[in-house]
Amino acid sequence: MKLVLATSNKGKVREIRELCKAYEVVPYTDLIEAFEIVEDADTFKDNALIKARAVYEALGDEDVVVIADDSGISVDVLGGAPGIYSARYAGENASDKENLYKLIEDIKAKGVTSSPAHYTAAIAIVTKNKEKTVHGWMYGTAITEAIGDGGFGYDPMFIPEGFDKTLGQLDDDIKKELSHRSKALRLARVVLQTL
Ligand SMILES: O=c1[nH]c(=O)c2ncn([C@@H]3O[C@H](COP(=O)(O)OP(=O)(O)OP(=O)(O)O)[C@@H](O)[C@H]3O)c2[nH]1
Ligand SMILES: [Mg+2]
Repeated sequence: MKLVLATSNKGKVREIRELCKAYEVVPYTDLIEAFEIVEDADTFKDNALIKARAVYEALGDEDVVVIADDSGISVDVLGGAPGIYSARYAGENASDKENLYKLIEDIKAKGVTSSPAHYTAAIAIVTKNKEKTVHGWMYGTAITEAIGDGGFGYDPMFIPEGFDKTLGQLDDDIKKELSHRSKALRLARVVLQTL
């Protein structure tokens, strides 16, 4: 089965391909031109549905299976920010690096050098007659330093529970095993088997 990914984030495409090896995983931008999707819902779940539905409609092929991922990091000392705003924390077209350094500065401004934090991933699956969503979470600590260059986004400042290194330093296989995205995709694979 072919899965079309409703994302323009290369880090997500890489990880989802690794985690769904039984499927042919194709970013929608390989099939049609990229277009802007306004993610204006107030939950990860609803934003994932917005992206998956938009790409399903745009493809115009009723037999296609579309998957979208909406995800982000929530930091306790910041009251759960940036959460659903993680991609645009430092501004509308901010880079991963700009978002990362803003988060570090905002945690420092609270007078601490670390805080409990977690990642959330919502995955939406949209087909001709079904819409399903699943979630996954990864808990750990956000620190006020960026260490390592593995993963993407905020990974260099996130230490998963049970480890003493950031996701930027740890082997890709560790993130593959315990990430929010891998947990959500494990459930998504169960849903895919029922299609
Ligand atoms: O270090 C990270 N490791 C992760 O595993 C991870 N998962 C999500 N994020 C961050 O959360 C936002 C997602 O926003 P998002 O879901 O809107 O995606 P996006 O806008 O990048 O692409 P798209 O899928 O919407 O096209 C982005 O800032 C990501 O950097 C992560 N950061
Ligand atoms: Mg986005």
